[in-house]
Amino acid sequence: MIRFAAASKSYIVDGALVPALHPVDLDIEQGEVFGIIGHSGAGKSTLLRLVNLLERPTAGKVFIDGRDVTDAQGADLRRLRSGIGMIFQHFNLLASRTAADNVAFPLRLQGGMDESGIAARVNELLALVGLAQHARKYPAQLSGGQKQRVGIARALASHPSILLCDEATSALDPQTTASVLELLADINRRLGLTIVLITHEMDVIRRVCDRVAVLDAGRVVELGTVADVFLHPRHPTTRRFVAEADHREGRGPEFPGVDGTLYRLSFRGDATYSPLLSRVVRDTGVEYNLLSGRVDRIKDTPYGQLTLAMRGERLDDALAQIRAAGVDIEEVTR
Ligand SMILES: Nc1ncnc2c1ncn2[C@@H]1O[C@H](COP(=O)(O)OP(=O)(O)OP(=O)(O)O)[C@@H](O)[C@H]1O
Repeated sequence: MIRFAAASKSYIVDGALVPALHPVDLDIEQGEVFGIIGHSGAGKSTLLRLVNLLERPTAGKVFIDGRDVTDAQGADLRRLRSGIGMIFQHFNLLASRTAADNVAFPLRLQGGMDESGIAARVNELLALVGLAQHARKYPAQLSGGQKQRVGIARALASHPSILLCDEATSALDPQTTASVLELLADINRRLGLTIVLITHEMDVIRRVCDRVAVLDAGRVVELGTVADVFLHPRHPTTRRFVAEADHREGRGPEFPGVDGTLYRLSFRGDATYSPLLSRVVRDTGVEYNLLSGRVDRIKDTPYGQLTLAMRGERLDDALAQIRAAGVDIEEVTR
């Protein structure tokens, strides 16, 4: 487990201390995929870099598996970092080395393995990320997605228990992003390692994360399971991220001329595909107008969100029946 205990960070700019991260208390559980989302300058990289001590907290502490690592130095620091892999937005590969040599690099650096052991481990890693056929290519001969796969293989070389992802898909097109996120989810399932990723895209969080923290101006302003945060965003910053992911405007919907009260219904899991609405309409005689809708997945769980205008004498009864089926209902103000 990774624990931030009132960990804060200020940088010295023009002789003055400028806070980048206000004290953060946060636990990231072993084996989860944890997302940190925020706008540029929110403090995401700073928080991520506190985990492997690329940045040291100005105050507070960082614990890994119960051990206070805040002041780790020398051999302790090297041991800590060899248990934490990291991948980057621009891959950070060595241009003059093949894919295989890039993956071998940390193993050679760390020492203790002979060349045949290194070659076997490199082959295993390249196969894991789907690049067995590309071992002898140089970075310039690889696509962005392939380069990031090399980055992932290199990050996993020393059997880390934590993988840090610094905007790992921001330089990739949507289809390549999807395949790299699928690979990260697969690695998390197969190897059970903890993944912490930072991003400014809610869609990345929705596809791969279990929990998410929303950072705004150096503070965690919202924290929870992705389903809760995505379906019921509370903080204005979170609402804007979710609205962007839904391809809708950040403001409330305006439906002039539509009669009735507006409700947003959020279905999760099996409820997403049940014919609930038609049954409730038949039973209660309420009428509804479907104004917008979306059915998608949050990681492996299907969800649906519908915005409806509803009216009828037995509206309260209809809403109670919908709630009883496990569907969340929020009234939407116009
Ligand atoms: N080395 C540094 N020296 C001074 N200020 C810094 C340094 N690194 C970061 N900052 C400042 O700290 C704040 C948080 O930066 P950080 O890079 O953590 O944000 P971020 O959310 O990762 O942003 P981005 O998405 O643009 O990378 C910003 O105001 C930034 O200018």
